[in-house]
Formats: sequence, structure tokens, C-alpha cells
Amino acid sequence: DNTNGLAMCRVLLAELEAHQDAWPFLTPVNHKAVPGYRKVIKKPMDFSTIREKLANNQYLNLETFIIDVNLVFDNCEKFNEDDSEIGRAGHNMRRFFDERWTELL
Ligand SMILES: Cc1ncccc1N[C@H]1CCCS(=O)(=O)C1
Repeated sequence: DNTNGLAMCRVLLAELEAHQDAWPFLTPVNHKAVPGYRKVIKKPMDFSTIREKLANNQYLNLETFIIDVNLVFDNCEKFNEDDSEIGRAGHNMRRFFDERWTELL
């Protein structure tokens, strides 16, 4: 059953949102303010959208949740230079997430 899987999603999402480097990922990227973003990034994702999907029971289990979290970081790598404020934040957040969810297994 995926009961504990969804409890882990809630814990993990709260920790992602609380991280000091979460600021680029808390809300959807404003494609009107970020030229090229809508064209380049085919599947936008952010922590507030993940929270909404979790509240609407749209994640079957931990695996489907992890796919969306990784989409946030993959989009960040695609659009941002590694040596940039947002690029570094993305790498830091991916490392934090990977270390954390593997601990919870
Ligand atoms: C994750 C990302 N990739 C590319 C461009 C921008 C962003 N994030 C923005 C989200 C809103 C606040 S901000 O505009 O400072 C940063």
C-alpha cells in the first residue's frame, strides 16, 4: 500500500520548501518575466504545483512524486548555467533531495 509513501512525500516536500536554496523553485517560473522559458521548458514544475497535486491526491506513490521533484531540477539544469545563482541552487537542492529520500527508504 502507498500510505507511508504519501506520508514521506509530505515530509520531503516540507523539507524542500524550507531549504534556504528553495527560493527559485517555490512558485511557477513567470514565463512573461523569463524570456524563452515557455519555449525551452516543455514541462514546467515547481514546489507549489507539487503541493497542489499532493493535496489533490495526484501522486500514486513516492515514485510518481520523485518524478515531479526531479523535473524541477532537470528543468533548472536545462535553462540555467551551472555557474549561476539559480543553477547552483538547483544542484544544491537536488543533492539535498537525493540524500534525504534515500535515507527515508
Ligand atoms: C527556476 C528558474 N529557472 C529559470 C528562471 C527562473 C527560475 N526561477 C524564478 C522563480 C521566481 C522567482 S525568480 O524570478 O527570482 C527565479
